[in-house]
Amino acid sequence: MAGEAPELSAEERAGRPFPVSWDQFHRDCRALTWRLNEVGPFHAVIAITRGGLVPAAIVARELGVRVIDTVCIASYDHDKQGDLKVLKGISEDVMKLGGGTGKGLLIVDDLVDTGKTGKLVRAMLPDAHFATVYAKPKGRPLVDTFITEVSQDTWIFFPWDTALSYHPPLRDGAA
Ligand SMILES: O=P(O)(O)OC[C@H]1O[C@H](OP(=O)(O)OP(=O)(O)O)[C@H](O)[C@@H]1O
Ligand SMILES: O=c1[nH]c(=O)c2nc[nH]c2[nH]1
Ligand SMILES: [Mg+2]
Repeated sequence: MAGEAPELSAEERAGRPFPVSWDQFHRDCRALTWRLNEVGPFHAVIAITRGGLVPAAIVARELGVRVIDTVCIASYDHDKQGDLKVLKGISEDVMKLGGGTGKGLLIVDDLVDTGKTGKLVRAMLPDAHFATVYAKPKGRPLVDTFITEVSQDTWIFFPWDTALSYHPPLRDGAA
């Protein structure tokens, strides 16, 4: 409509795109596990769903941990963050394994951005170790171990959220 601002693409709204392939993600998860192996052993892995499920599976496999729990939190509608909703908490069994405070437990997520999700889970398990594959500066202080830091204006595109598509040549104006 005349006078209205043009609609922005997801990439324009979210700043610089940082696409991650399955191969790259697997390599980064393995690198994360190398670091975690120095910190453990861990009684259980807790994945922050849904994004934490994929790294948690890889990390748990590499560390030989077979007790895996989830804490289910929703906040983003694509790149817009709303109120955080805890849809499922940590199970009683796993809480007991961590002595009620999370000692010896490993929390895994794909990334920290603003840190709001991580802060909420840390409050549930203050003594747990919190690991993410990627970290943006605002959330970084909350994480104990991560692999790659990206700038705050970067949007990470994960392989489970994306698909291969045609990209126009540079000479036709592609970025
Ligand atoms: O540091 P924050 O600003 O809180 O953002 C980080 C969280 O956002 C994403 O999850 P999302 O809420 O999009 O849900 P999903 O994992 O189900 O995709 C991501 O997987 C982290 O859990
Ligand atoms: O796919 C995603 N990429 C991101 O950079 C991000 N930040 C918060 N939530 C996110 N989800
Ligand atoms: Mg998530």
